[in-house]
Amino acid sequence: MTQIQSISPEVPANRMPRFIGFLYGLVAYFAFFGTILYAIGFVGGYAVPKTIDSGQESSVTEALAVNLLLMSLFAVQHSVMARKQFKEWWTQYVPKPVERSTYVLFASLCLMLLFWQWRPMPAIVWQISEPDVAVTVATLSLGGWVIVFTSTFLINHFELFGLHQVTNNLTGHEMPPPRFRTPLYYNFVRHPIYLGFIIAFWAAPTMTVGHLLFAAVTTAYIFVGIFLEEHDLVEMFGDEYRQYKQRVSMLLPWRKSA
Ligand SMILES: C[S@@+](CC[C@H](N)C(=O)[O-])C[C@H]1O[C@@H](n2cnc3c(N)ncnc32)[C@H](O)[C@@H]1O
Repeated sequence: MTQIQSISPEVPANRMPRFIGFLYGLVAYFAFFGTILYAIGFVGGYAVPKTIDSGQESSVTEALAVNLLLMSLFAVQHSVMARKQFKEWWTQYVPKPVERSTYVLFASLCLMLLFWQWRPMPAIVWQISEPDVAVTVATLSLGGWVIVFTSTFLINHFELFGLHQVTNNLTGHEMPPPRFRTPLYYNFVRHPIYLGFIIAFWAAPTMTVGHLLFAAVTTAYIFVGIFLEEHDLVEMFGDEYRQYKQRVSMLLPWRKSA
């Protein structure tokens, strides 16, 4: 008893908020994991109740307006909340260890809203009638998702989705400084996660107008995201990242871009 009191009077008082932070991080992590799994079915058009080509019918104008709004909401949330200046501002209100989990939770909520409110635009742009080719294209799309998932583990899955931060906080460890990594795919392209998304979204055996809109807007957004992310990466890692940019291409493994 005497021993416990002599360690530090702050420890018991800190334990509960740390544990709550950890639980919050778990909730955010599983919310995101569920959302991204749902996204596979949503985009691919299988296994989930509401896909990119199903749901409430509406006029083309309404569908276009609603869908663009939903994608813009996600884009703004994702870009603004990821910036250093924003993080510095809002960590005055949100505890630092749960900052990433909160970002992840907000991203999931934006995606859930998008899946729920997405208006189908069912006119067909292309349809592959040859069954073998259609299966190959659908498999390619799944391959894109595999690249996305494996890449997150290559650079640090648990840190990207906030679990590392809340676990370290729970156990009283400091977060290590960010490390520049170039494992496996990162030797061929600088942005394998984004490349995986592009493959997953465009490799569609049946491409509807709605799906095409989704693929085109998300691809455009990925380029904006890369621009912002690389600006931060150069700031963080300096010449190491500048040299990496010269050595490794952005998205296409067979063509080196600056
Ligand atoms: C959603 S991930 C996307 C990573 C990468 N753009 C990709 O497509 O694989 C974004 C986070 O990864 C970090 N990041 C990007 N490239 C990295 C690298 N080579 N090493 C370490 N962190 C990296 C960024 O700082 C950012 O926090």
